[in-house]
Amino acid sequence: MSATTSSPPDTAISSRGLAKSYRIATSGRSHDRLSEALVARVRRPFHRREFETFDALHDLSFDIPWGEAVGIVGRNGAGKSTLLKILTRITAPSGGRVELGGRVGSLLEVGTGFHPELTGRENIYLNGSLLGMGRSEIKRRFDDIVRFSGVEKFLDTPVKRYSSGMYVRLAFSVAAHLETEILAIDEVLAVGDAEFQRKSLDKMRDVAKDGRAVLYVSHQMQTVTTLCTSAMFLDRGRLVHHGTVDDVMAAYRDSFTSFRESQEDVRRRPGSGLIRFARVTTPEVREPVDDTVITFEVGANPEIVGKYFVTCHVRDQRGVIVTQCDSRLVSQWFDPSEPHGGEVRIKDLWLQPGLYTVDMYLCQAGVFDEWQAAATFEVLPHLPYPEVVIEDGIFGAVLCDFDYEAW
Ligand SMILES: Nc1ncnc2c1ncn2[C@@H]1O[C@H](COP(=O)(O)OP(=O)(O)OP(=O)(O)O)[C@@H](O)[C@H]1O
Repeated sequence: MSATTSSPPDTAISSRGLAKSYRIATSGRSHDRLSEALVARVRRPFHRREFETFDALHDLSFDIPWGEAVGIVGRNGAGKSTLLKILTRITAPSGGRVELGGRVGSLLEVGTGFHPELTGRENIYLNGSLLGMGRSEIKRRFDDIVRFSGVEKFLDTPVKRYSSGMYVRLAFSVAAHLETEILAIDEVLAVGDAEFQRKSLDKMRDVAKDGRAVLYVSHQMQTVTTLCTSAMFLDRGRLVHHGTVDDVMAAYRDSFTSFRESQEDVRRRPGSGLIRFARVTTPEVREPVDDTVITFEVGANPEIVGKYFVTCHVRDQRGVIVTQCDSRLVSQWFDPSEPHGGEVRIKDLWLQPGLYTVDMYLCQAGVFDEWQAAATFEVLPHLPYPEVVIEDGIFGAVLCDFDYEAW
């Protein structure tokens, strides 16, 4: 049950049966009646809290050779960050064993790795010494770190005053230039600007070419495809696929498709079902600056009294809602006695490259139909970004047009 450093000749990381469980406090068994709660209290007077175990990683076994840049993909909560935290010894595994063929430099979530009260300069030295480097060794790399990060002017400012972009630039630069044998990067890079992202991907590629090993967690399939030489797909804590980038990406895409297909069956969808969506579509592939256009068709039910409204959530791969629209905001209510076809058009919503899902809801006082992942689309990288025009200080206003036509 450990993460140890040894030096297997041709393996950077070797994992066998790796597992991680978290103990989560629950409020205890719930009681429907006050009398039940009182009886339980009398029977177990000193009982305070109950815990349950949650398995974030199950039985992960894999080998990563030197010179590989491995992309780690998976849905929200799949266990990607937990795996990186074990490899960087931020957290200990609860079972199994990992052998590391060298030191691990890392960039995990913003907020880990740097001491907020210390300046940029002090944090560079602190990180180096935590990796067992002497002062002169760190000094030799200092100028490269600072030049790459572009935060020269703020070197003597405590990092707690840095913007998230500055923080990530310096943290990445430290991790990449301290020349550890293994580099573990969580997708915080998405915080940086496009130019810095490109520079960082080039740097990671150089690290792998140099014969070291890179682990890169990302939701952006395109960057994994560009950077990585192999990939792993985690699904609910299990390693379901480890192989070529193309194979893993195909499996990852299929997982979205199978969830989407399961929701096409109306019996699996929440909601009263008094009225349901018949169809929801959106263009499958698009560029960051394109309008988001979702078309839908709704069936009819003359027995419903009163009108209904439509809402729509667009989620990124982490499950975070990046935008939502509600027909009530534009005073649109619909008559259920006849079928409807409509369109939701979201303008000026610039999206990061990646996969997105669209959830659609038909509601009145309650929900008639809740169709999760009713449609999915992929935003392709579009570099260089077009010039941004700022008019009267207003930038990127999100406009939402509900534009309905009867069938
Ligand atoms: N300290 C913790 N205590 C309890 N549960 C935790 C803890 N850290 C993570 N988890 C749970 O473990 C699971 C895996 O989390 P993890 O952050 O590794 O997933 P992830 O694949 O990195 O997700 P995301 O893409 O959202 O970053 C999640 O269900 C999460 O809620």
